[in-house]
Amino acid sequence: MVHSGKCCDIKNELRGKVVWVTGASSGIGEELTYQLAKIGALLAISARREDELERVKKKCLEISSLSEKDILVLRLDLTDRSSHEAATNSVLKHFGKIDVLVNNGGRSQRSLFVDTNLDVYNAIIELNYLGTISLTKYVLNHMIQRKRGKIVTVSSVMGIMGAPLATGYCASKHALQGFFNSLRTELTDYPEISIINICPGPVQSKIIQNVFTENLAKSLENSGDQSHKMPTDRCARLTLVSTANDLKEAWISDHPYLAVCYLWQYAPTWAWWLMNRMGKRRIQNFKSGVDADASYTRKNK
Ligand SMILES: NC(=O)c1ccc[n+]([C@@H]2O[C@H](COP(=O)([O-])OP(=O)(O)OC[C@H]3O[C@@H](n4cnc5c(N)ncnc54)[C@H](O)[C@@H]3O)[C@@H](O)[C@H]2O)c1
Repeated sequence: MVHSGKCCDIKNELRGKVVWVTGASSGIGEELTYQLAKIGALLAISARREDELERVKKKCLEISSLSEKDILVLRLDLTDRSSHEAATNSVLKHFGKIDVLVNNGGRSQRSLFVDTNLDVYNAIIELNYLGTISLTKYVLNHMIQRKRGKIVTVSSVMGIMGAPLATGYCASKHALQGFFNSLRTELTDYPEISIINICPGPVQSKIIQNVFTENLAKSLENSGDQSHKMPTDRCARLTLVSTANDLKEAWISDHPYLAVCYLWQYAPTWAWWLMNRMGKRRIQNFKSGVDADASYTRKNK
């Protein structure tokens, strides 16, 4: 984590703030929404399925002291870029401001490049990269007018390292890293606007059920057991700590992925050597029907 200065309490920092979370209907975004509700943030929650968002809202109202008007359900398709300005205006009309945008919605990939149709690469970039920066553009205009705000983007350790079965996903997350690290340098006149990149390793969520495969029409037959991954609530909690403290980049991961991140950053030759071994295993795991990251040591049954 890159940080200087004193540590802020997430409740003090985020209570009463207007936070817009994309991809709030499942996984990390859903859990972030619950934790934000509990600390008293005002919420705009977005994804494509309104009924799922209503379910999330209902639970927020049960577990927090927020009231009906404190949570705005806003259907949003990140790939429908022509709708992003109106969506931003809807949040502003409801709450009058946006303090924090959490760019969380996205999809991963499980397929080898040699097998994968180029349409899949187009779709991944449209969603994870262009959809994210499109929404950011409208929200940032508002933050620049106010001279304050936080843009939190859920990137990935795959935005730092490379891995087999995820060439398009890694490319989209590297694109986000490059984009937001550059955007930050364009905002030096706005010291109260923070650009925060969150890089989780494997986390329990619906990401594997929802992955892109080698063609757009095909979904993954068997997502495998996900219990070895970081619990969703831990990832969400550390994301909020990073947000409250304006960390420029946070790696939120268990080993061995965290160790690989460090190697990739500081000793890439070793990282490439290690990834050649882990990567082979990743492909074997995937082909044998267990989660690609199920284990890099044990033999598959
Ligand atoms: N779970 C992991 O292991 C992991 C690791 C690193 C990064 N991430 C990132 O975390 C973020 C959240 O993923 P998750 O793990 O919670 O997966 P998930 O599949 O459980 O949730 C993804 C969310 O994105 C939404 N979404 C998908 N396509 C959308 C679209 N076109 N428009 C609007 N919303 C859309 C889904 O509806 C859902 O709410 C993603 O950006 C993902 O890349 C996840």
